[in-house]
Amino acid sequence: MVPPTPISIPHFVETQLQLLLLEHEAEVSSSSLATTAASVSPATRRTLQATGYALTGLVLSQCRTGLGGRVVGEFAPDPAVSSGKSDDNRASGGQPRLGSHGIRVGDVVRVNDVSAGNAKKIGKDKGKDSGAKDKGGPEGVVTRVNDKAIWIAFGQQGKGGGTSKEDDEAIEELWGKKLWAMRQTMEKMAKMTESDHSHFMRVAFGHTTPLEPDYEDIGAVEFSDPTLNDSQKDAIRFALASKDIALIHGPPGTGKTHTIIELIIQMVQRNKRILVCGPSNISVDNIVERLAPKKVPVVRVGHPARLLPSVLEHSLEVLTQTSDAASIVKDVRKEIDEKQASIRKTRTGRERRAIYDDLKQLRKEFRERESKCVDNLVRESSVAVATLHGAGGHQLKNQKFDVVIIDEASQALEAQCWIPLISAEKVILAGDHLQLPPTVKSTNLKSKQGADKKDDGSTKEILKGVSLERTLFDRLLSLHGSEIKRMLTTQYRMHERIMRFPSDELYESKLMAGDAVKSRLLADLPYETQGTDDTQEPLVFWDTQGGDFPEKAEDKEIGQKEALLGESKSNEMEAMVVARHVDNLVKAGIKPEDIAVITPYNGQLSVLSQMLREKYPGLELGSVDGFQGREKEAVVVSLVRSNAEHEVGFLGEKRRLNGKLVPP
Ligand SMILES: Nc1ncnc2c1ncn2[C@@H]1O[C@H](COP(=O)(O)OP(=O)(O)OP(=O)(O)O)[C@@H](O)[C@H]1O
Repeated sequence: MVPPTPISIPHFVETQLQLLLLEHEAEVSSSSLATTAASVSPATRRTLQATGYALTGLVLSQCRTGLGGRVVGEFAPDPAVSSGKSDDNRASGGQPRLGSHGIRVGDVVRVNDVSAGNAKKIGKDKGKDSGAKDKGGPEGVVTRVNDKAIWIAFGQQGKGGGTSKEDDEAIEELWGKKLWAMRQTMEKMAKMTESDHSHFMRVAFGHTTPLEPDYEDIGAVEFSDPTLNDSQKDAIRFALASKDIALIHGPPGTGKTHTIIELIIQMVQRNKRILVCGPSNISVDNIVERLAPKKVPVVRVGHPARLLPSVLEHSLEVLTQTSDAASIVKDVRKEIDEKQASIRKTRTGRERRAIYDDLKQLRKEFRERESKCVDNLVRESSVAVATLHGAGGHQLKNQKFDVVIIDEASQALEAQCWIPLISAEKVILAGDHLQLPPTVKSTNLKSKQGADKKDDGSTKEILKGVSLERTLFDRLLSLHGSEIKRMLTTQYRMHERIMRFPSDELYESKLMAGDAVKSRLLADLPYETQGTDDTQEPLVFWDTQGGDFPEKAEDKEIGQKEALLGESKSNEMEAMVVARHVDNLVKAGIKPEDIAVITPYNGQLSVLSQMLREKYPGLELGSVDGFQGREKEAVVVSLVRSNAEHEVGFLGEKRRLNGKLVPP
C-alpha cells in the first residue's frame, strides 16, 4: 500500500473547532428566524408550516408526567383559529386537524408563544433545571405526532438543582447538545499527546497504513441469514477480518443495514463487544428493532422520549428502573422519598438540617448505585446501541468495546464520529459517500462572516479548502484508497431502468437489480390497478421545455418568507403537471399513501402543498433532501428549474439526484 500523506491531528482539531463555531453561529441565526414564525402574516405562516419550519395556531390541550419524570404536553390546533378562516386547520370530524408540517418524532422543537397563558404554563412546568430561556419558549422533544395533535416531552420534573453545573449546562444548551458533544470531543483530542493516539487514530490521519485483514483468524463464517447475496457476504468477511478499519459502501437499497445485522451476529458469536452508533435516533432504533428478534443481548442508550416505542424494552434508562439489577437502586430511592416526606413533620431547624445531611448522603449513594447498575447492564449486553452524540454520555464512560460500528456514516459530520471513535480500536463504517452529505447550515455563512472575522486572518487560512461536509467515510477513502472498502452491489428497491441512471453516473455501472424488483411495475402492485401508460412504464418524463413553464423566484413582496426560505424557486405550471400526474396515478388505482411527491425547492413544496395536501391527505409531500433513504411505490419529482440560461443551480450536484427514484 502506498503510504498516505499524514494529516496533523492538532491542525485537524483546530479546523474542526473553527468550523463548529461557525456552525453554531449559523444555528443561532436560523433559530431566531424560526422564533419569529409566530408573529408573521397568515400567508407566510401557511408557507412556513407547509415547508416544515413551524406549526402555528396551537394550544396546549393536555399535560401529564411521562417516563423518567418528564412533562409531556399535548398540543392541538386552537379551535378558535381552526374554525375561522384558516384553510389549513379546518375542522374535520369535530376535532380540528393540524396543518401540513415537517415535524417528526425525535425532533427537538421550541414552543413559542402558543398563546400567552399556555406558553407560560409550559415554561413553568419545565422549571429552572432545564434552563428555559427568556428569548423563546421551552424546548422539548417530539414524542408522538398524529394528524390532530403533537406531543412534546420537556425536561425532568423536580430533578433538584445542581447549582455548580448550571453555567456549563447553560452553555451546553446554547450550543445545542450535538454541537456541544462534538466540541468537547475535539477539545479532548486537542489535549492528547502523540503517545495517547490509538492505532486507529494514527490510521485515520495517515500516520500509518491499515493492517492487512486476517482471514485465518476469523475461521469459517457460517451465515445465519441464508438470503445474503455474495457482495454482502464478502463485506461481512472483510469487516470481520479487518484489524482496524473497514468501510461498507452501500448504494441505495443494497441492504447496508441488513448486512450490519449479520455482521453484529457474527461478531457476538466471536465474543466481541460492540458499540453501534448512527447519526439519528431513527437509524439506530432500526438496528435495535432488527437485532432484538435475533436474540442478541442489546441495550439502547438514550433519552427514552426519543426512542421508538418498540425499542423501549431495551432502553438503558428504562432497564435501570425496572430490571432485577435495579432493585438496589430502588431501595435508596424509596428511602430518599421517605426522608423527603419526613421534613414536613420536623419542628426545629436542627432536625431539618440533619435530614438534609442524610438526604445529601443518600443522593450520593443513589448516584453511585445507579452508575454501578448502569455499568452492569451495559456490561451484560454484547451490543450497546446509541446515537453518535449519545455515545459521549456518562453511561458509556467506563465501557470498553472491541469494535465500533457506525451506520449511515456518510450522513454524519466527522467531529460527530469521533465521539465514539476517540478510544476505538477497530472501526466499521457503513455508508455511501455518493449520496448527500449531512446538512450543514454554515456553508453559506462561512465566506460572509466567519472566515473574515479574526483580525489576523488566521481563521481564513485554517479553513481554506475544508468544510464540515467532508465526512470521515469520504476522507478515509481518499486517504487509503478502495482497498479498505467493500461495495454492496445488488439493490432491492428500484426497477432496473430506474437504477440505470445512478448506476452509470455514480457507481461505475456496478449496480444490479434484485430479482424481485428488477421488472416490477406499478401495475403489479398487490391490489387492483389499471394498466395505463403511467403504471406500465417504470419511468415517465413530462417535458416542460419551450418557455411555457417558467420558473420563478419567491414573491418579492413577502420579505420575511423570502428570508426564511432562502432563495427558493417555484414553478406553478410544473406543479399543475405534477398534480395532473398524481390524479392520473390515483385514477389508475394507486393509493395516495403509496405516492410521494418530492422537490428540491421549498418554494415549490409550498405551491405543491397548497394544490395537493387537502385533496390527498395520505400523499407524502417532501423535500428531496429530506426524503433520502426512504421509499415509496411511486415517486413524482418536480425539478422546477426552467430558464433560457439553462441554469440548474444546486441541482447540478449529482448526489442530490441519486437514490430518489424508487420502485417500481
Ligand atoms: N440479500 C437480500 N435479499 C433480499 N432482499 C434484501 C437483501 N438484502 C437486503 N434486502 C432488502 O433490501 C431492502 C433494503 O435493505 P436495507 O434497509 O438493509 O438497505 P439499506 O442499504 O440500509 O437502505 P438505505 O438505502 O436506506 O441505506 C430491504 O427491503 C431488505 O429487506
